[in-house]
Amino acid sequence: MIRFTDVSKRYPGGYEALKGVDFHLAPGEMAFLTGHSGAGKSSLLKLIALIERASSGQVLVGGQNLARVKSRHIPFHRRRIGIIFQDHRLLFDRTVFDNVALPLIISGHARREVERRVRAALDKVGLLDRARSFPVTLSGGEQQRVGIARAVINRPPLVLADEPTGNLDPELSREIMEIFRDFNRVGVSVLIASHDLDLIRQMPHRILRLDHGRLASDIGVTV
Ligand SMILES: Nc1ncnc2c1ncn2[C@@H]1O[C@H](COP(=O)(O)OP(=O)(O)OP(=O)(O)O)[C@@H](O)[C@H]1O
Repeated sequence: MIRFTDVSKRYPGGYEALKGVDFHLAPGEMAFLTGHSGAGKSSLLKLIALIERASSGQVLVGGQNLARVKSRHIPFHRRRIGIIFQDHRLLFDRTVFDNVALPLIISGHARREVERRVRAALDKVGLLDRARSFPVTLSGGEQQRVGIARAVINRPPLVLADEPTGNLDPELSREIMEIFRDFNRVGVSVLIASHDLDLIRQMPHRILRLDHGRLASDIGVTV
């Protein structure tokens, strides 16, 4: 699903955020990406989503060499990826339903299909009864779940999450991780950047650790 071959990322100004990174995430695999602040976790996810481009090396996503994706085709690339940020980026002047529906409306789905899929996605994250609420009336954990529902509404084969539990207490963090595991159980590939080692060590998934831009360790499935 994702293959990095000797990938480096140097930002304008010269800072090298990723250095010679090699790894492969198989279709249907779930893994965590960890490392100290500034280790390069977000940079790695940004390369996969084509928010940034690699300076050297090769990034393949779903068999496609991202160096060959033209700028005007980036939106199509992103539609195949569900991206979840720590600060969920919800629209606060729209209801929960409308926030989740947005990607479907943009891609031109019929109203009835939108209704059906939004309800299913909200049910999946346990928020069906909050569909008509505005995000400001929800807790941080609930807002994050709305962000997850929105990210997966297009049924992407790959989900990327950047510190999805950053502001949440341990109990809520575990609940969020369980939602990702549920997606993974139905075949979605999942890559989650997180510095919460206590939490991710409890999960039976591979852990990739970055250290100053290098892949320092890659610990496989333990269960
Ligand atoms: N657009 C940019 N321009 C220049 N340098 C950048 C840019 N984005 C990130 N960096 C630098 O690259 C390094 C890696 O940043 P990155 O955000 O990938 O790390 P991270 O592991 O996600 O950190 P954190 O856990 O703090 O979010 C940092 O030193 C950062 O300052």
